Amino acid sequence: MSTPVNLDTIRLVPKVLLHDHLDGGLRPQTVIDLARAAGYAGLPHEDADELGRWFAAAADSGSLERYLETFSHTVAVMQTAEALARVAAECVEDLAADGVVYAEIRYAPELFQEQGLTLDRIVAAVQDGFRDGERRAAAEGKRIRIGTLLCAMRQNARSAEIANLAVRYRDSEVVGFDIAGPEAGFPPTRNLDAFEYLRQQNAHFTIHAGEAFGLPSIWEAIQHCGAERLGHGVRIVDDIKVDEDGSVHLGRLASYIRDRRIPLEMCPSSNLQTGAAKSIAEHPIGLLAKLRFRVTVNTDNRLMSHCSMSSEFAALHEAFGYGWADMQWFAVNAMKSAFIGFDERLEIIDDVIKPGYAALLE
Ligand SMILES: O=c1[nH]cnc2c1ncn2[C@H]1C[C@H](O)[C@@H](CO)O1
Ligand SMILES: [Zn+2]
Repeated sequence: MSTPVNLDTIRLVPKVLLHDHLDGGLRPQTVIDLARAAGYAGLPHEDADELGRWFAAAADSGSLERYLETFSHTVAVMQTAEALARVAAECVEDLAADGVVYAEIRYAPELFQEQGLTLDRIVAAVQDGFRDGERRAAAEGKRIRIGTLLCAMRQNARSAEIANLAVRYRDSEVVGFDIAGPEAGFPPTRNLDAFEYLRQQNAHFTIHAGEAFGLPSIWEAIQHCGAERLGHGVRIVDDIKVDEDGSVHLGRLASYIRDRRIPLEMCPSSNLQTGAAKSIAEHPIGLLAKLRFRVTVNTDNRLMSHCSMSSEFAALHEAFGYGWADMQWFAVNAMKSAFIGFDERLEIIDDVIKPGYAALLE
């Protein structure tokens, strides 16, 4: 008899996460503890359950700009090395408990300098926290590896500096770079010098594109900036036409992205909140997966979007009927698209992912 697909069983299979923001994944109780320690009086609630609900409701705003406003609270309580290390370690524990075996976690170091931390101190504190979290997970019998992506914020002008930081820490598990923040009005081409530098250094980067803004943003990210992956990329459906008889026509950009196997870091729940999709059932992930784009499933912000990798898959199972074979396909897609070395990716696919699904697929 096949194992039923539900939240509890999904939590047990190996999952791979490429798009998750450190400052979007704090435990509500940790936000409260850190706010007290920092003397931050701006939280809307002092009770963890109420605060968790507040984040999800406030982020459920219909616009990326308003979604991003909720980060002022998490960023405010992450201004010391101790706070950053705690948040990083707990992030790893939470992902491991959810059955994630490999994750790339991203954050913008430039946001954590309000009390004078240097960029190097920030990166060192977060890396210490991640290693600590990996050890704690291992002590619980859970194997998980974390790679870090450093983000520069679109609205600031520090991308060259942050790209340089990412390259300097590439041998300490910083595996890549990203551009985040409000999309409209801040095209990725404002950061061309950073992308050029990264390419010269043989370094990896992804770009948030095609979330709040459409095809021009995706086109710039891929063809001007040279992004290897797309953060979200949902609006690529604007370049796909499905006729009434079901025949499908891809435009040149959509064809290019599918032909080149460019990974799409899709985050369904987050997209509902920012207005990039109306419902999970209508989310472009269904069409894109059917057309065999290199689709991956991600959380974006577990606190604001009130989700986990398992809850995202449970919602997709409900909407599209995805089963274990589909989940393995998503996990392998994500692992193929990770920014660590080919041999390391292959090892996780062969030694962790495939054995994890084998019994379910018999
Ligand atoms: O989905 C997103 N789009 C653009 N920017 C985002 C998204 N989620 C989080 N961010 C921003 C807010 C964080 O402070 C920053 C770095 O993690 O990235
Ligand atoms: Zn994001």
